[in-house]
Order: sequence, then C-alpha cells, then structure tokens
Amino acid sequence: MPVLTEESLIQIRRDLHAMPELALNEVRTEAYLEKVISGFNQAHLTVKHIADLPTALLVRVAGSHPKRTLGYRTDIDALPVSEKTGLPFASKNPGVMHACGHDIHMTVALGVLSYFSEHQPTDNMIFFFQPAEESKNGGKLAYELGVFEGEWRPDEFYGLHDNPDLPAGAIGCRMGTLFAGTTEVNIDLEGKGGHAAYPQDANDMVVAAAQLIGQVQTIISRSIDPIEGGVITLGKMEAGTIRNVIAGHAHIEGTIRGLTQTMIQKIDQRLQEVGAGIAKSFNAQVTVTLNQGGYLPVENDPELTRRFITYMKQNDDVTFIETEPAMTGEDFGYLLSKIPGTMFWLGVEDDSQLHSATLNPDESAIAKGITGITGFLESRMAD
Ligand SMILES: CC(=O)N[C@@H](CCC[C@H](N)C(=O)O)C(=O)O
Repeated sequence: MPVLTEESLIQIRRDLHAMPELALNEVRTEAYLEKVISGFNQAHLTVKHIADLPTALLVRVAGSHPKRTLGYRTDIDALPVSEKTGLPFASKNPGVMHACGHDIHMTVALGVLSYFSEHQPTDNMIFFFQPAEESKNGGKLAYELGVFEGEWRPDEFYGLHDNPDLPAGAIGCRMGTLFAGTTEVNIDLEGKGGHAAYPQDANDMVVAAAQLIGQVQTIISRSIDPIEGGVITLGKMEAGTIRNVIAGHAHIEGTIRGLTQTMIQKIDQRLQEVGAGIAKSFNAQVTVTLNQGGYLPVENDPELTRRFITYMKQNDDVTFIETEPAMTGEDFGYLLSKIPGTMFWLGVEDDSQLHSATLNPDESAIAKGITGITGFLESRMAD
C-alpha cells in the first residue's frame, strides 16, 4: 500500500472541506477519517474509539524499539459560518464551513500517519483526531475520560494550526506562549418588556445591553496594562422581537483573550463588575456566565520546543519563521498543561483570515507540512 500521494491528499482535503460538521457532531467526518485509515498498512496500527466521545478517533502505531510515545493531535470540527469562497468543493452543509482550516489539519495528520504506517517508527506514536476545538472543549473532555492512559498516554504531544499570514508550507513557532487562553462569555439581561409608546412603564434591555457593550469596551483600554494586552470580543447579540415592543430580555455572547491566566482572571473579574454596575443602574437582572473550559494559554515546553525549532531551522526543506504570540485560542492548551509538547503554525498563505467565509488555504502547504513534521518526528525518535 503506497503512502498517500500529493494528489490523493488534495482530494482528501477537498472531500473533508465539503462535509464540515460542528463540535461534537463530526459523525461523517470521523467515519471518513476511519475509512481512509483503513486503507493504510495495518501491521502496526491499533484504532481506538471512545464511547462517551463518539466522534473522537485515536490510532496507535507500535514502534519497533520504543523509548517513548510521541503524540500528534489534529482537530476535526468546523464553524457556523456560511461559506463564500465559490470553490467547486465548497461546503455542502449550509451554514457550516471549515473556516479555520481543520480540513488542512486533518489531511496533514493523515499524511503523517500514512507515512508511519509504511515506515514503522522506532518510538510508539498516538494520533488523536479530536472533536470540538472551536467550542465544547474536546481535548479536555477526552483527557478527563481517561483516554490517554496506559499505552495510550503520549510522553510528548505535538499539534499544528494553519496560518494564512505565513507563506504556504512555512513552519512558525516560538518558545513559551504561542496562543492566548480564552474565556467564553454569556450575558443575559432581564428587565421588563412593554409598549414602545410607554417607556416609563418598561425596563428596556436593548438600552441596557448597549450601555453594557460600551462599558465592556473600556475594560481593555482603561483597566489593562497596554504592554500586556488582552481582548474582549462580543460576537453575538440577540434582543427584542419587533420595532414597537420594548425588549425585556437581551442575550450577548463573546470571548475574552489573554496571554496569561492572571490576565484572563483580571478581565473576567472586570466583566463581572461591569455587569453588576449595569444591573444596578438599570434595575435589571444581569447574569454574566464565564467558562474557560480547556482553553488555557498554549504553553510550549521549553526543551521539546527548543529541539523542534532547532530541527526546523536546520532543515533546508523547511522555511521556518519565529512568530509572536497570537490571541487565537486552542484547547490544545489544556492537553499541553498535562503532557509536555509543542504547538506550531503551518503557513497556508491567503488574503482571508481564519474564521472568514472566504478563507481559501493554499493546498501546497499540505505536502510541505507533512515532510517537515515527519522529518522532525523521525529526528526526535533518533535522540
Ligand atoms: C484557532 C482558533 O481560532 N481557535 C478558536 C478557539 C475558540 C476558543 C473558545 N471557544 C472561545 O471562543 O473563547 C478561537 O476563537 O481562537
């Protein structure tokens, strides 16, 4: 059985791109991945399912002379974004899109796995196809279900994220913190609805929500050290039903970003305080619900990351770029808080940003990524 060709990798990526599924609903995606893997040389492979996390998939490759177990993780979920790329292989699932490039991530993981299914590694390997990265903490769920126990526990964990700002196929990484930690924010404002003509008898939650949003935007600019920085984005708001009814309820969803836990906790606290202030001044009930889940800052392990960067810099086939920390979040941060490892970027050069309806990653990154990653993992096994 040959290792996946560049042509078949592109086809796999396009198939996956056309069938995006949301967090914890990746049923067809999981089945597709399993079908592709069933075509690999099975001599040293063991597949594992998790009853309580049915869209997750793990594959163990038994090493010939194992000194350790190397883990490689890819996320598999998509986003509630309506695709506007116009590509022939665009999403066939309306309102859902691989707008964060997890189709590229999965294809690279399959390429690396197919290589090691043909070239038995010396160390053991665990490939983790993880559901629910964009929300619902799939990495943390898996860890807490005891998935990484016994022979399924990696000693080191590696994973990538695609990056449209880097040249296609380039590897980006840094020592220390690569990605921010995040807190998911839900805010419910409860007042009293009424007739548009009689505001004196109602308690308008559209006005209260507008004030709250304005005040929230002062948290970063007035309460946070600008050298450290942070982000609050309120990405969704719902209130009211019709123009001439005063809304008695408003709902807001957002996300907080900070590069340290201390910073995230400070922003969390200020948000609670602003919510309490709005509740008081509008005589309303304001419930601020914060959930960090597994989205801890992504902290690269010093020694493993030094080895990773050294390998990538010395490899003539790899364009390596030292990157700054990013305010993107990743629940791989949770897994790296339990198991040392390295997260890195794979360049996919595109004008559109991650989470954009027009994201169109450069597919030439796939083969280059696989070459760099398999080379690094083999060099790690030789240590
Ligand atoms: C790489 C990336 O875009 N990741 C997502 C992770 C979501 C974090 C969490 N659900 C939140 O929204 O707070 C991101 O939005 O950065």
